[in-house]
Amino acid sequence: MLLHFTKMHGLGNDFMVVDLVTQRARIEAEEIRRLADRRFGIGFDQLLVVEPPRDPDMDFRYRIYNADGSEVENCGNGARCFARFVRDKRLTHKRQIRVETAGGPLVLDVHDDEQVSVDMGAPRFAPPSLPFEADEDRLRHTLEVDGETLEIAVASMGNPHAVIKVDSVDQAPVERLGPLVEHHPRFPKRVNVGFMQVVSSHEIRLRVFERGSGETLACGTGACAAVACGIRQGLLESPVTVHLPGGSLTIRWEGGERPLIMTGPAERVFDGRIPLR
Ligand SMILES: N[C@@H](CCC[C@H](N)C(=O)O)C(=O)O
Repeated sequence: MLLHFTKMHGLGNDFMVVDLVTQRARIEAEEIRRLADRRFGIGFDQLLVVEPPRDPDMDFRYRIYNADGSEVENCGNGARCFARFVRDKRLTHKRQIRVETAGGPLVLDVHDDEQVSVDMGAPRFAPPSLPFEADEDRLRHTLEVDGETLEIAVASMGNPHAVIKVDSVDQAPVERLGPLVEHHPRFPKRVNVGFMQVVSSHEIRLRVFERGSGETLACGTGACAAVACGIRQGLLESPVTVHLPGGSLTIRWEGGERPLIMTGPAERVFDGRIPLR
């Protein structure tokens, strides 16, 4: 069969987006890895799938798969592209769209200038919420990696994040430490690893080594996790501009159980059709 898809990106974090409301298909993990390949396939960091909701209070079910074929709980840049996609494809005319994800519900707001804000819910810091093996909830934990002791903060945005504060993201050992922290045995479901440079109380630079996809040009949930950890530690104040290699996001968080609000762009690149095996 020929599968219709749209290639999109949010600040260079790129996606294949598939409508399974009007098409029928089963896309297995091996097929996702083939499609994600940048030489033999379409090439993307995540596959985003639009499905009918299971909960009648929701507009859609939003499913997310990493380039390695694993299904994950949340994707922030993907959420903005999801909102743009369902409107462009006339699956809805709503400007406020409610979606269910494996990590919980999200509310997506499309603005007049086509920027999208996402209510990402409240961050969770308790180690079992990632999960992360630690005796207690702390602002910072130590992690032994390859003979080095790292200081990390942890947060769940539905999906798990470790945040490492660095002096400069340009010199940060993202390629070396990223995979080691991602697969560290204290993170039984693996983890996304953010390297955060604090520029001022309202501005950070961030690089993220994503679980299941490697370093990406931007990570929305990673930006939210870094800002949440920074505010919790008293290093940052809302709103925070997050500069990622692919561009910038604005993150607002008033603390506690209040939700993080992420605002940024969502771009369509092209539409295509590809045979499934
Ligand atoms: N690119 C993302 C996050 C995608 C999922 C992540 N790699 C995971 O495994 O949790 C974003 O923009 O949030």
